[in-house]
Amino acid sequence: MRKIEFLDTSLRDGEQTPGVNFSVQEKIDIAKQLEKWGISAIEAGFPAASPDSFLAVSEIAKAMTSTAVTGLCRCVKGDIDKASLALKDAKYPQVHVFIATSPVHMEYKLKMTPDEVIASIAEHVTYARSLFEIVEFSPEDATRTDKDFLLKAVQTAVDNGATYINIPDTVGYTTPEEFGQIFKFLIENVKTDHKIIFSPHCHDDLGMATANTLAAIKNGAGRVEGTVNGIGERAGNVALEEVAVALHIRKDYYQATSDIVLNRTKTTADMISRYSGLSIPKNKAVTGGNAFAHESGIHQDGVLKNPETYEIITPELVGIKFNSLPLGKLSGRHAFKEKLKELEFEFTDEELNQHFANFKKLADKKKEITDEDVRALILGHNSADSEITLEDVRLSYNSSDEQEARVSIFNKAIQESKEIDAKGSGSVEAIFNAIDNYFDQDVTLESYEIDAITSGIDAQAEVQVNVTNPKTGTHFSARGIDYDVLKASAQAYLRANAFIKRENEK
Ligand SMILES: CC(=O)SCCNC(=O)CCNC(=O)[C@H](O)C(C)(C)COP(=O)(O)OP(=O)(O)OC[C@H]1O[C@@H](n2cnc3c(N)ncnc32)[C@H](O)[C@@H]1OP(=O)(O)O
Ligand SMILES: CC(C)C(=O)C(=O)O
Repeated sequence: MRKIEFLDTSLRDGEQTPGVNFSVQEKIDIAKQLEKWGISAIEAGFPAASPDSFLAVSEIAKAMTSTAVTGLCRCVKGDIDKASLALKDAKYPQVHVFIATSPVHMEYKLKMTPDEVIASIAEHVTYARSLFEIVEFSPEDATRTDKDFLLKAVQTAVDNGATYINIPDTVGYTTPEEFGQIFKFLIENVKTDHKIIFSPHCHDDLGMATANTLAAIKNGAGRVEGTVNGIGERAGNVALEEVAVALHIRKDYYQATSDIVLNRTKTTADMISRYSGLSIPKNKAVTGGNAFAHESGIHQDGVLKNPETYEIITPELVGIKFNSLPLGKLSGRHAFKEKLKELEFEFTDEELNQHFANFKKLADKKKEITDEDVRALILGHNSADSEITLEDVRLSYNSSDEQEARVSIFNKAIQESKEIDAKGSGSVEAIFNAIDNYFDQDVTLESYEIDAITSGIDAQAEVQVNVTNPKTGTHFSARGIDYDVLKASAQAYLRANAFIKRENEK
């Protein structure tokens, strides 16, 4: 069996999702979880993109103990210098250099001839290799690149010291058969005197990212690149959890394994969902809420007789446990702590106390606290970036067509609690008006969605808001989770406003 390495780019390509902006602290939390999940290399950002990107890469470089850390660079010496500086404290540093090789990108975007692109690859891979032991090279838009030119570009990178060759399907254009053939062709034809590992980097524009990635593995790729939950530019990147589980379930076919700790998948997916503000679709493969639900009679009958009739993946495989330790309002701190450990959450004593207090409040309202409730409780109340937090929301009904909201907000930096009143034609509008008054900044609300996370009449509510910063045009999504739908709405809108405030202050 071959061992396939996993490179996670949730913090770089994943952050290119419209609306997703991780704070530096959130990125560090995610990187630590990715290390526990078994990721072998983390693309922590694009160090030359901004001071925050640089800071995140350098902090993650310091924090990782067993996982390699890399940063993306154009074929620009300044980008590679920044990466070298940001990664100087990494135990296992790598660098990722890219340039586009397709006719449309070379002519219109780069305004370079094919010969100039080849010269740039030689110059910048050599330069990267003078600063890093391990250099990855990507011919951007490889799948729309002439095959012989692609080979020439890759050969140039290899001749100048690249050890990882990443083949990006930048616009999600390829098909499994075609992509597999590209890997076969390159692996058979690239001449090298050192070991080269090839990897796919797939986007999901035509819904084929997972199939394309697996086709690359079948044809010799030794590493895969992707993101958790498939977040990323446009339709997103390949979802790594789908690749890891497919390799596990179909090892008979792929003859390959990975170091991914599969039963930490759910926790990892939840963390990305929480910090990106993007919920996991119910019908998503591997981690979706319906992934293990059987609705129709014939399926239920089959599963009752033998789960293998309709279940190829068990929930336990990906870390979904069905309440091995039930919690309720009489549960104590020890049981709660044990449950958090079981669900792979780690908190300081102070954070634990806060979550325990929230748990007790929820347990007073809800008969049974399921694992999903605990996850939702943590998702709803824990934000790595909680400088400004919601304390309370109260509503009074002035008349049949006007509501009044009183929202209490706490600012940790200045240790100040403020109450703001506002009116609106509905409860949510009154709450949002109060939050607008607090922040005193322009925000465009693009969408507002409510969902029930847990089941039953006493389910917790999840609210997602998408907003735009009119000053910069940047989109942000944020979520709020609470037993009370109005509090969940207030949390989500407050977090979205806090993002915009942070962006405007930069
Ligand atoms: C497919 C991908 O995911 S690629 C990665 C995408 N990620 C990002 O873009 C990260 C965020 N980007 C940024 O912060 C900025 O674009 C920066 C800091 C990288 C560059 O900013 P600027 O210098 O203002 O340039 P701008 O973004 O306007 O244009 C990009 C320039 O880089 C050039 N370029 C693009 N890719 C490459 C490359 N791989 N190698 C060399 N030059 C490149 C473009 O041709 C353009 O050059 P020009 O200014 O001579 O026309
Ligand atoms: C820079 C490369 C790897 C990329 O992100 C892409 O082409 O999608």
